[in-house]
Amino acid sequence: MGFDNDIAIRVAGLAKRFGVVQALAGVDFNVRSGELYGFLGPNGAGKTTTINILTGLARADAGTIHIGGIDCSNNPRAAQRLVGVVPDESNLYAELSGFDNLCFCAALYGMAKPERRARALRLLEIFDLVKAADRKFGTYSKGMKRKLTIAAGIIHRPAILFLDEPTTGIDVGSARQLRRLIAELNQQGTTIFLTTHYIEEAERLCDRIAFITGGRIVKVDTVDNLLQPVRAKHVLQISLNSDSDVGNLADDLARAFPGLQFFCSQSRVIRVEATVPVHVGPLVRFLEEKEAEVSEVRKIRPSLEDVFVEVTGIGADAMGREKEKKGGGQ
Ligand SMILES: Nc1ncnc2c1ncn2[C@@H]1O[C@H](COP(=O)(O)OP(=O)(O)OP(=O)(O)O)[C@@H](O)[C@H]1O
Repeated sequence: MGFDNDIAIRVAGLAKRFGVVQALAGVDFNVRSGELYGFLGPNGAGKTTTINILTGLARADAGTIHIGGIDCSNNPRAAQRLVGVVPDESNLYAELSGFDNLCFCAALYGMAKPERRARALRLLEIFDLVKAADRKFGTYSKGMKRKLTIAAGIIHRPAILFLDEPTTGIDVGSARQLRRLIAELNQQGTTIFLTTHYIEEAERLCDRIAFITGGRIVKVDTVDNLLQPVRAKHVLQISLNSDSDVGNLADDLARAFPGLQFFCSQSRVIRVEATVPVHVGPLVRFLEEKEAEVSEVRKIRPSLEDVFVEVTGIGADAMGREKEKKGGGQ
């Protein structure tokens, strides 16, 4: 579905404060019609707050939102009719079956009875939930619950879908299946706004990604453009056998090979970065002269993770750890 100017979501100057916490500190972005747009950021970055405001669940202190060209402050209902929402925690009824939950949601959207049932059955098929159709939602696994919640979010065929952390807290297989379904929905024309803290997920799924941290967007671009600066880099990872002092070794290496950069992000591992191809032999010989035993040297293909860490200063491992504490993980 196309919108005026081909912009599905237009957000300007969005701000929100909770007591002393400035959850959003002036957020601006546009999502194009048909785009799969990702908000990538750590815990507390402001992702859910943004989705809640865009979907009418919370009020902004400042800023303007247009959805499908409709000003949400003038005509929130018309704007909300264009969207489907999949919250990070399901809003479906534990006591109702999967099928009844879908029919109930369809009724809320004003769909006629025969259409509700047909659409619910079709979605149960697409999401591979036919066998569980008559079971109570409360008995579903986490992955099944997430799938049914997404099915409920698209039951009325919205032009724009908001997905808050769609694969957090579910197993690897279900997460992969969901990503495929999300990509298919997008290919069929649904504009998708998705939040995630999984860098790889954003890289695989999104057309454009906004890095959000501390309530601000610090960078936004296509995956290709974001990767441009790191693609030119040559990166090696040198693993050592013994508990050598990698910090000192990295300093020694930096003095001996001034054209290269050395980092030690984990024990026993030295990362080498350069703008030209790196010759491994001299590095290994240098380390062995220092009595450090090299167990492996690997070429690393720089990824979006490197860009994210460089732009935000937030370690990719820290993103995962924070979320796992909350009960997530992939
Ligand atoms: N209802 C609320 N009351 C008080 N503070 C809140 C409330 N909702 C969010 N916050 C705070 O606003 C900031 C942004 O939170 P938000 O939930 O938007 O982050 P997030 O990026 O979605 O993180 P997460 O991945 O944990 O959901 C955080 O500091 C959070 O503690």
